[in-house]
Amino acid sequence: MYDIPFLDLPPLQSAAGTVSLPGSKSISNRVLLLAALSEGRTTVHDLLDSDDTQVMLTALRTLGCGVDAQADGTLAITGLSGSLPQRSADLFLGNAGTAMRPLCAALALLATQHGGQFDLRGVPRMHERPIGDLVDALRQLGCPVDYLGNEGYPPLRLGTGQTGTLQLGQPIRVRGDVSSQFLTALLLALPLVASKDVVIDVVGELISKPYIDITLKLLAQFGVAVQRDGWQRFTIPAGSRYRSPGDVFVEGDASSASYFIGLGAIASDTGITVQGVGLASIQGDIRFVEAAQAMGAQITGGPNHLHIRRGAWPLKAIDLDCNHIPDAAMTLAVMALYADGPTRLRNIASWRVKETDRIAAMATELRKLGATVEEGADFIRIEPLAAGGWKPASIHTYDDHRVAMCFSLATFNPDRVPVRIEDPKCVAKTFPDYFETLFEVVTPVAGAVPVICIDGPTASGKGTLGAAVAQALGYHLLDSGALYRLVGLAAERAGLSTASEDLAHPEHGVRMGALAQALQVRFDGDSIWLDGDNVTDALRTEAAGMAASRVSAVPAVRQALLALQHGFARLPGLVADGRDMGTVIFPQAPLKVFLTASAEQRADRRHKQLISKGISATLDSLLADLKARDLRDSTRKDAPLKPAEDAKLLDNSSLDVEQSVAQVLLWWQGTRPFNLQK
Ligand SMILES: Nc1ncnc2c1ncn2[C@@H]1O[C@H](COP(=O)(O)OP(=O)(O)O)[C@@H](O)[C@H]1O
Ligand SMILES: Nc1ccn([C@H]2C[C@H](O)[C@@H](COP(=O)(O)OP(=O)(O)O)O2)c(=O)n1
Repeated sequence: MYDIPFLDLPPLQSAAGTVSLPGSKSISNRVLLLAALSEGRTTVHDLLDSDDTQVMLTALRTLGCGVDAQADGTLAITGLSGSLPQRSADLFLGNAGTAMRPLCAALALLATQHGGQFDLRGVPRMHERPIGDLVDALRQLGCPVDYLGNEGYPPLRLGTGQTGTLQLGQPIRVRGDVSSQFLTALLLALPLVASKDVVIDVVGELISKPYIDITLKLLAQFGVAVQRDGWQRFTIPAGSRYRSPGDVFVEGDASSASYFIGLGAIASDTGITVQGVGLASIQGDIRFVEAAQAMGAQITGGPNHLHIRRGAWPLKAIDLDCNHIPDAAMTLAVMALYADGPTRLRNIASWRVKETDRIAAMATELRKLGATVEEGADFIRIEPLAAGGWKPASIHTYDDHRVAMCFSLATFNPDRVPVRIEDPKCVAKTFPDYFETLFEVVTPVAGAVPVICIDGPTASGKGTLGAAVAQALGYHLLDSGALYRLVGLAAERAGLSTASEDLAHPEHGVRMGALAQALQVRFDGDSIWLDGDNVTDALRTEAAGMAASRVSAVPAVRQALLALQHGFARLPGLVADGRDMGTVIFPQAPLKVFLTASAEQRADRRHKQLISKGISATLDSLLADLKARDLRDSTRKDAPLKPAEDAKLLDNSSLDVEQSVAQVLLWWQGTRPFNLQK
């Protein structure tokens, strides 16, 4: 997951490969609640690990449920079997509608039946998401529910601590035209108290019917067969009881599949395979497949996979009632930019009460890209963007995972402009590794992966600065000096001399080049492995630095390490530190920094650094070594240490690390084309 303020996506050109989807959020949270309410122990396979499932699990633990993570990655839930071991609790449910609504209904009924009191709250946005229709239904049932903030919205207090009588004789009326989650909540909760047949009547046209279908299918799996008359009346039979089915498998998230279906439709001639969800999925959003086909995608699939290829290009514009795929339909709004005419997505009023007002959010952000967009109470109309019309945009994501994910598809624009995704970690709600997964199956436009070069003499702080800048931007890091250090170490191990006079012999240089070419090295986080040995500490000694400086003057060694270094330039970007990053290895880099500090300062820093690691050293010998190294590195014939012509000079003698990092990030922002309007 990218836990950084923004993630810049370079322009992309094509996609191919296979992705595995995380578990469905809707199924995960329903299964967790059903397992918690059941008799017996349920083993849940392929559960989604995300913010929304975490808040549900925390709530269930607080309520006294057994929740045990198993060694095989499954989760064992020991159900409450209709009892209520904890009679009161204050539950924080984040921004998870799939936790707030069903827990509200279940706990209101249990609190009334057993005499309990529960407070439910969430993040500020959760307190703006309506819940009044569900509360009205619960009050009809005789459940005491109080609003602790604004009327009609969480936070809520359920129950009084006293038992009460439930009114189950009359049909319970609930509105179905704002959110289907209210009906789902009642359907999940009422089997707990169905001493007689309990009837639910839906008032208004029920939206998002496929989600009700998921609820009914999962209820059946847990032993409760609800009778359905059309989409207006649902009856929970007297004596219904939740029983664990033992093992439950959570399907991959069909809404998450939409980004990769869109990706295949836009950018894959060979195809994208999506694993974890198939054409017969119980999730309504699987019908996004039909919408994508209508736009021109070629899609085939089996029970547990989909395969998507680009068909029509440009995509075909559509005019679609999206009531059946409210969440996935946001992806269509970005695909519409690549269509052959205006696309209209209708019947999407529910977008306005989701994680954010999604109609307003999509319209605002699509306009930033240059699109002409019309929005209404329950529709959005998007005109395609022609080549020449795309603007580099910084996409605000409104703490809404779907906004962040769907706008990644704007990176295939013909104008080759990058797209900035603000607050990329909001994808943690349903797909924490979304961007990592995307990067595995896309190919950037040639030369588009951004590189920041940091060159300079020893102990100027390149490594420290480079690591901090890479961290801030979510970029990869190349410590090119480590490669030369590795060559020095490998030579020593192979019994090859690294003395300058030996290296000056052409045959010895060739041998050294061959050794560099055959280097068996693995970078694993902060650790570096050579031929299966962890050499991280051995590389950092002064002796290794000196040997590196000597072998680095051999042209065959530099040549051998060229391709290896270029290979580090991977999505989403690279920070490379060394001596010739800006001059030789990445001459096209948009930002090159040449970092210096006085020799005395640098010797002092290195001294402190070594002492802190328990390595003894004297300041005088360090200063002498450092000057010798500076001289050799900057006077050698091949790729000498010197600033690139377009490098920014940064003397950090009187700057601390944070100040240096801030300066480089400021320079970096200056090279980015984003219009930073909100
Ligand atoms: N701007 C700075 N001000 C003070 N100390 C710094 C600064 N940058 C780095 N250092 C310290 O100097 C030492 C050497 O830095 P390092 O990043 O290893 O240098 P290099 O990679 O250029 O050899 C480290 O202990 C680091 O914390
Ligand atoms: N891009 C590079 C990086 C390092 N070298 C050589 C020259 C340096 O003295 C050695 C060791 O580099 P390294 O960056 O690890 O050394 P410091 O951390 O700056 O002390 O390798 C190089 O020639 N080209």
